[in-house]
This record gives sequence, C-alpha cells and structure tokens, in this order.
Amino acid sequence: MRVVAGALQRQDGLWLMHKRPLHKQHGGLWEFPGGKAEVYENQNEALIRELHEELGIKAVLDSHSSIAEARHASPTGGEKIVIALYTCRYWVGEPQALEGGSIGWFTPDEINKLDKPPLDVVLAEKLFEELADKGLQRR
Ligand SMILES: Nc1nc2c([nH]c(=O)n2[C@@H]2O[C@H](COP(=O)(O)OP(=O)(O)OP(=O)(O)O)[C@@H](O)[C@H]2O)c(=O)[nH]1
Repeated sequence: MRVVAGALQRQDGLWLMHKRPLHKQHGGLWEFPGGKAEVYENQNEALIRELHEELGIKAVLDSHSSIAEARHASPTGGEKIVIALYTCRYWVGEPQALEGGSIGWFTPDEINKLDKPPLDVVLAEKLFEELADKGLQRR
C-alpha cells in the first residue's frame, strides 16, 4: 500500500499535524496529513487530492521528490505499507480538519512529543534530521 503525507510549514515556521478521528485506526494520534494513493495516481497527485479532501486546501508541493520515507509490514502479515513524506510551504485556503479530527501547528520539539502512529514517529525524526543536514531552519 502506497501512502503519501504532507509536512506543511507555515510562514511562522510551525508545522501542521492532524489528529486522527477517534473511531479510525490510530484514532486520537497525531499524523502528517495524507492518505492512500489510488492505483491510477502518482504520489504527487494523490497527496494534492488527500490534502484537499482532509484540509480543504490547494497545495503546491515544494518538490516532486519525497523528503523521507517509512515502511513496515502490516500486523496481519499482509501488504507492506510505505509512506512517503513531502514538504509543502505554499497552499491556497486555510487548513481545516474536514474529516472529524483536528489540526494543530507545532514546533519540531513539540511534534517529537506528540503521540503518533509508528510510521509518523519515523517520518518526523527523518524530516527534522534531513532539514538540519541541509542547514535549513527548522523553525
Ligand atoms: N500515517 C500512518 N498511517 C498508517 C501507519 N500505520 C498504518 O498501518 N497506517 C495506515 O495507512 C493508511 C493511511 O491512509 P488514510 O489516512 O487514507 O487512512 P484512513 O483510515 O484515514 O482512510 P480510509 O477511511 O480511506 O481507510 C491507513 O490505513 C492507516 O491506518 C502509520 O504509522 N502512520
């Protein structure tokens, strides 16, 4: 299963995280917004669609390439999940939680402390390491 996620950074440097609705898998945990890519979509298209459905924004991805990836086999021994994370600094519209969860804006240190699904823990670590390596401002 291909999953795509967005690391949205606002102009004040804070990053958006989405709290999953309670009734879903990983309910109440904070994730990078996104979701499953359909078979007919490339990853960029899938993420732009998911960010529109979940947050109501039109996003412009910083790059066609992902900044980090995380993967694991599903607990049922079924298909492997691969999540690719893309950064995004430009979008049209004000992000809102449209699917029953909530959103918040956080510093990297705050994100590290949020309760997250396992792959988002990995994505957050890799994202902030990668940005530090590139000498980019984290906040
Ligand atoms: N973000 C994230 N998703 C994970 C992790 N582990 C894992 O199995 N997933 C699964 O990856 C999928 C992410 O897609 P999604 O966000 O569109 O899933 P969803 O349940 O909201 O949508 P759905 O109602 O269409 O199934 C979900 O099935 C989610 O449970 C993880 O560590 N982080």
